[in-house]
Amino acid sequence: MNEYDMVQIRVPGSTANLGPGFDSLGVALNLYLSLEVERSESWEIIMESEDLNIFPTDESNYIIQIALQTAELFQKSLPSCKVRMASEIPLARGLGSSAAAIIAGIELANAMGKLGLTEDEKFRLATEIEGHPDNVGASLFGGLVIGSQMDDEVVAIVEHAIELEMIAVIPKIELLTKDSRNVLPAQLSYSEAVRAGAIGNVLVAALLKKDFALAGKMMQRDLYHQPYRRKLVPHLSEIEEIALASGAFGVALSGAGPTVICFSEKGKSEKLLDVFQKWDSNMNYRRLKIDQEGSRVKVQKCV
Ligand SMILES: Nc1ncnc2c1ncn2[C@@H]1O[C@H](COP(=O)(O)OP(=O)(O)OP(=O)(O)O)[C@@H](O)[C@H]1O
Ligand SMILES: N[C@@H](CCO)C(=O)O
Repeated sequence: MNEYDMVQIRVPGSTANLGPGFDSLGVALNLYLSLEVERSESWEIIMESEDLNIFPTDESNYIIQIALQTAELFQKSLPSCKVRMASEIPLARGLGSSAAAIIAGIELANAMGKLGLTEDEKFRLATEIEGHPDNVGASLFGGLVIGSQMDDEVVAIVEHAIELEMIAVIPKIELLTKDSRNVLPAQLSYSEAVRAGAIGNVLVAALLKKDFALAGKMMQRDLYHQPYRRKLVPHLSEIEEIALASGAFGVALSGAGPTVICFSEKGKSEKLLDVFQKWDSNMNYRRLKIDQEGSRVKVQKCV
């Protein structure tokens, strides 16, 4: 009987920015993009989640394109594969679906093309493709990621010792990152940049020291992106008010929006979810935890 390898790839979604950590902070979430990959005569993608049915089922699929480009970059060729794909990450809602897709493509190339990439190589490549390290860092490493990209140097600190709960308030409409980035100013004044940086510094320090009340206060003071994006997400102010009055310590636009993410300490999110469910039945709600594992690849021998 012939034995063959089945590669299972699981990549978490993420929330980026946490307010003032624009393009730098990411937190991995327990919402997953999953792939099962095996060699086949031609590329064939089988979608196992309804949301994914809008995407191509051949090698023009974004994830396969990322995989083929990755293999080419390292002068390797990829065998064609059959890929079963499922996702719990809502698309274009600010929960890192594109970053998870990029990491999945890189992991697919690494496993099927035997590239032997280091975590740093995967991170640098994913950051180059996505344009910023926040979501891809969280999807790759799990936990809280504090990253920076300058020219071709990408660095990150990863913290796995923070446990938080979150309620994601997810509108039914999509907001593409490129549209949400179009409303941002081309420049900030020197004094505003200094203030914005200081607020971000205090946010990171407060999170690492587990001073969550201070972290939440800093989330409200973001000067980088939320003031400009508020007009695209009119629900943000009301959600902030409700969440802060009902036990959340902080509220932020998740990535580029439109999802709003409400942070609470461990064991305190159930009440928050109750309050929201009574508030607006037109939103979707997810009670989430931090994924501490990041992207995971398993090879299974099949007969
Ligand atoms: N599983 C997937 N397969 C193919 N393409 C995908 C997949 N997941 C995401 N994408 C692509 O990424 C796009 C969404 O990316 P976008 O950056 O706008 O939002 P997001 O990543 O969900 O949110 P954010 O970047 O704010 O966290 C989709 O419209 C699609 O083009
Ligand atoms: N930092 C990015 C995350 C979404 O890709 C943004 O806010 O535009």
